[in-house]
Amino acid sequence: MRSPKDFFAPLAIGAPDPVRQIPALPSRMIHFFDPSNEKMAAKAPELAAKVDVLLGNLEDAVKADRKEAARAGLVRVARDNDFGTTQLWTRVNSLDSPWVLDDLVTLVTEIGDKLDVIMVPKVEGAHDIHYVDRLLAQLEARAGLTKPLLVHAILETASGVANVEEIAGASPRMQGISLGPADLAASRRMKTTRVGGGHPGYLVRTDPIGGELTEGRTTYQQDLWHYTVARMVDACVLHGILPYYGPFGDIRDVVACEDQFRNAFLLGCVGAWSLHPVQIDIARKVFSPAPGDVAWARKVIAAMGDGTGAVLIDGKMQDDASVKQCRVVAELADALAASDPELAEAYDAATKEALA
Ligand SMILES: CC(=O)SCCNC(=O)CCNC(=O)[C@H](O)C(C)(C)COP(=O)(O)OP(=O)(O)OC[C@H]1O[C@@H](n2cnc3c(N)ncnc32)[C@H](O)[C@@H]1OP(=O)(O)O
Ligand SMILES: CC(=O)C(=O)O
Ligand SMILES: [Mg+2]
Repeated sequence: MRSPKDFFAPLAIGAPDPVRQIPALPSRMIHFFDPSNEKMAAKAPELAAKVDVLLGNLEDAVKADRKEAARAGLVRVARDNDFGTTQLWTRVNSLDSPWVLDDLVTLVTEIGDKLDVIMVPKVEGAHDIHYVDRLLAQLEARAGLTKPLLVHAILETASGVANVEEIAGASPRMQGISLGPADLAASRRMKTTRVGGGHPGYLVRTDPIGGELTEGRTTYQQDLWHYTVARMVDACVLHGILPYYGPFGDIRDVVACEDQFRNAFLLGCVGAWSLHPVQIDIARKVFSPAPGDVAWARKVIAAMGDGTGAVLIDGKMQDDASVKQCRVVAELADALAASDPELAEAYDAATKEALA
């Protein structure tokens, strides 16, 4: 383990100083596109105007014989465009693959000044982050970069989940963690065949009444991902980084996608992945607090003054702990509204009504 005194020292001579705080920039949707697909890559500027994060994916979902084309496509997209406040991320190939070394060397050298975050798949423990951390520092120094690249880990192995706290705290570069339900299911030998979402067989059933075993017993489907998301959120908060739900593979089922995203939002996640344009607005809606909730939060904050003591508002007791929750919602709303005039207007209109 590195000494806390050395934690914020660059890992290579000439590399930029590590960041001391992870910027809480809007990242409600991390939109995946395949840079080897010329049609998709051509849409990058149009997509960038609609999303918080645009991510050029080089790993799974890119065919093995298109890996070089995807890497070169991402370099082209980054060089040919200025995406303004939209962040540009990439997901590189896994650390045991034949492509990852060239991914990192090429991307940092060619477009290191354009990239914000590098997503690393199948992270098993802190040792994987340490490897990437040092290599990035060497490449940044050689490329003369002045801003350090941040690292995002995908939680998609049983070992990664067991080590999630050490992964979250492995480097000052750690920006966040996403749940990777598809690979995680395979790694855990779960008997599912889906990319995220629930399963009708994972349920609880009400007790039998009067000895009747088969009739009148309601079942409730349970969330397969509750434990992992909750654990990931705690690990991220512990280390001051950001948690995300990952992909929802049933593109057609926009209703269940919204539910899965909302579960993650309510548990503390700041965003999710969008795999298809239809999921962009779902993520925007879910990961922006609802105007009614923002209005309520602002009303409680206004009524609570210095935030101590107890008051009754609309029949509900408020004290220090509830005002803290309200501040989380109100601060997120303010941060998102700062770059979204439509959202700002909706929040202000709902607040005016609530305070009238
Ligand atoms: C488990 C994991 O690792 S998840 C992460 C890895 N997976 C991915 O990144 C997948 C990303 N998404 C995709 O590749 C695609 O959405 C697919 C293959 C799932 C479906 O693509 P299609 O069969 O083309 O879907 P569909 O016909 O509905 O597409 C409609 C339009 O949206 C476009 N489109 C689809 N997905 C995307 C995307 N992610 N970004 C930009 N445009 C897209 C299509 O090119 C098509 O454009 P067109 O109307 O100009 O022809
Ligand atoms: C997100 C991802 O890579 C997975 O679910 O496997
Ligand atoms: Mg995966």
